[in-house]
Amino acid sequence: MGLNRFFRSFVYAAQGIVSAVKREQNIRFHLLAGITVFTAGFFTGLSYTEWLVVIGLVGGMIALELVNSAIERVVDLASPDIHPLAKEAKDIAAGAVLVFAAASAIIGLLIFLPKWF
Ligand SMILES: Nc1ncnc2c1ncn2[C@@H]1O[C@H](COP(=O)(O)OP(=O)(O)OP(=O)(O)O)[C@@H](O)[C@H]1O
Repeated sequence: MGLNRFFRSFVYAAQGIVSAVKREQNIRFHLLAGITVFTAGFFTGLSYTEWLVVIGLVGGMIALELVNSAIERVVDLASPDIHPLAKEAKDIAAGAVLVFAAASAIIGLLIFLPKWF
């Protein structure tokens, strides 16, 4: 892959992120949550390992939301009409986001709560 092509793939990825942030309220929410967690981590004082975990969870959460948005678009394209499989695909993708969000929230509480109380 040439450098030009490599750079272009970055531009396409950035365009994807921008369009998802513009259209998806959930992604904006998770971005705000991520900024809040980073700010809280900065003022609370986290260890190197805790920062690795927090960055991994916030990045993973936003990446998963982006994949979920991509799946929603592909489903809408493939099945503009109501179809049980379209519902299943969207609901499973949303379920994946929920599982990761719940695990992230629990891990976040386990990291932050002992430092606060
Ligand atoms: N083509 C479809 N066929 C059947 N069920 C669908 C279809 N599109 C969405 N649904 C279902 O309708 C419910 C509401 O979905 P949701 O609120 O996410 O709307 P959406 O149209 O999928 O999303 P968005 O508003 O972000 O485009 C979900 O259970 C979803 O799976």
